[in-house]
Amino acid sequence: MPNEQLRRMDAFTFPSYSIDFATGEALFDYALTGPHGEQRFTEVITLPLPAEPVSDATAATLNRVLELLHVVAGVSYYKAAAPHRLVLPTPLGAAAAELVTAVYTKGLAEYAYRNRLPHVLELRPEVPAGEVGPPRVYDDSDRRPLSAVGGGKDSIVSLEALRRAGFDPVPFSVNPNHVIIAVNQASDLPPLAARRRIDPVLFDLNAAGALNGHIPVTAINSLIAVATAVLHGLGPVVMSNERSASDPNLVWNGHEINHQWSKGVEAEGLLRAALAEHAGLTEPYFSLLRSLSELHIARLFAEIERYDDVVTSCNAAFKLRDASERWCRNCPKCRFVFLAMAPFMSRERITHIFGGDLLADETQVPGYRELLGVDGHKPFECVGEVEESVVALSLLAQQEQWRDAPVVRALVDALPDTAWSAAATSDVFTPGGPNFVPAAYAKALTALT
Ligand SMILES: CC(=O)N[C@H]1[C@@H](OP(=O)(O)OP(=O)(O)OC[C@H]2O[C@@H](n3ccc(=O)[nH]c3=O)[C@H](O)[C@@H]2O)O[C@H](CO)[C@@H](O)[C@@H]1O[C@H](C)C(=O)N[C@@H](C)C(=O)N[C@@H](CCC(=O)O)C(=O)O
Ligand SMILES: Nc1ncnc2c1ncn2[C@@H]1O[C@H](COP(=O)(O)OP(=O)(O)OP(=O)(O)O)[C@@H](O)[C@H]1O
Repeated sequence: MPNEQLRRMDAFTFPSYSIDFATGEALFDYALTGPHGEQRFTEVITLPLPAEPVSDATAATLNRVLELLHVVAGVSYYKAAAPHRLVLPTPLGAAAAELVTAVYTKGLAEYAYRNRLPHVLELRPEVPAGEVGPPRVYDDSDRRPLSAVGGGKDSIVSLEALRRAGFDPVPFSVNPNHVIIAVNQASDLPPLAARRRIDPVLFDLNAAGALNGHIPVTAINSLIAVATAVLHGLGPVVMSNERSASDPNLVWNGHEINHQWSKGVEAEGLLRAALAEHAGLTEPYFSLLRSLSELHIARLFAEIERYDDVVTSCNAAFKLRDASERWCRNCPKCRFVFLAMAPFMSRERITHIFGGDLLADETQVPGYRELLGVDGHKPFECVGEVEESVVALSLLAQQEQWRDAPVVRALVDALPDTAWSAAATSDVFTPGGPNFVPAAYAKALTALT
């Protein structure tokens, strides 16, 4: 479909979805429609099937979760044209409608900002009139948790915390690549996996110049995880989203632009409320690491050595095409995670984990200056706050093994005195901020320390 036609699309709709309980395959249909025709898409999500046949009650709860997933996963296709109308397929309650609105506005905020599409930030879905029948109540709170594994340090910390506190977690991933498979193997815990296939038509449209950009992928992965937990009679989905994920990168046209919006605490609360209202789940989903800074999580990670050969936080390793093998060692996330881990482990160990020493490489200095707030704004990546980077640097500057590393020296010289005094009074190692961790799980993190 030519690009001009795509740009004249005026509505995004959700024609149908279905699930085949013999295969676990769910089909989600979408359409961009306009005066000159429509562009259809189908996303395929294959859930792992349990050994036992699926009961009617489970199927009913699962269908409610899939109704939410159908609408949320539409963001990937909506963004090819950004029409002004978002026409939902079925009536929704207030909490579910609020989640959908936020996913398409706040979740697409970086995309709207980069493409200069302010109307996306004001989008309001058209919700068909009608009552939503009450869901069956599914009390999952005391069942085994499903622990989402993304291959990086954060989900490893959660998995180990849950295991050591006796919660018997089930590792779960969407489209596990070789990194995630290796992390699961290192854990020695039998994992579950779901498959997600984005309609290849989207990639053709992208290649032809369709609108494109970042999407709130964690909201999609989270709902796939919840669907899997329901199907397998498991308990809450445990995420590893940290405190700083809630902080925006910048403000544009009066709206906060946050690359990590769907990892933030607002998204967590909206998802929990929508799942309770629409699917009757009493304890569907929470982030165990919510009250911790990235630096604090890095310190906890340093206590765990069994994943050193496999842990990979670099996003380049998770691209759908042309992925890097492990750490690319030249992106904001690699730089930040190296800086955050370095104070808590030997130089030899961290060099082994990353396959190189970033603080010995002076070409990294400009990137580190951004992380430290000396130049530009917080990069559009999953990196911690400027304050966390400054605290990490101040810890390195006090250590013999690091203080003469070329990058450490250059950065120490670049920082103003005020930054050091802020670092000295920082609360980055004090858990804080709102969280949804259930009381029974609150002790899990202490199992690591
Ligand atoms: C791996 C990665 O960082 N990808 C981002 C990158 O996309 P790229 O084209 O370089 O590679 P692919 O990920 O293979 O994507 C190919 C195209 O497919 C589109 N797409 C992908 C997944 C999806 O669910 N829907 C899609 O439409 C994508 O837009 C590409 O056109 O740049 C993109 C544009 O900025 C990003 O959107 C890609 O991000 C992925 C969706 C992704 O999985 N990223 C996570 C590693 C990530 O950024 N996580 C955030 C949390 C964000 C959140 O709110 O959930 C984080 O960790 O901070
Ligand atoms: N493929 C995936 N399947 C399931 N959950 C995922 C997947 N990728 C990421 N997640 C989850 O999404 C959340 C955010 O991912 P993120 O990449 O920030 O975390 P991570 O991989 O655990 O750690 P790091 O921040 O070090 O990369 C985490 O809870 C993570 O477990």
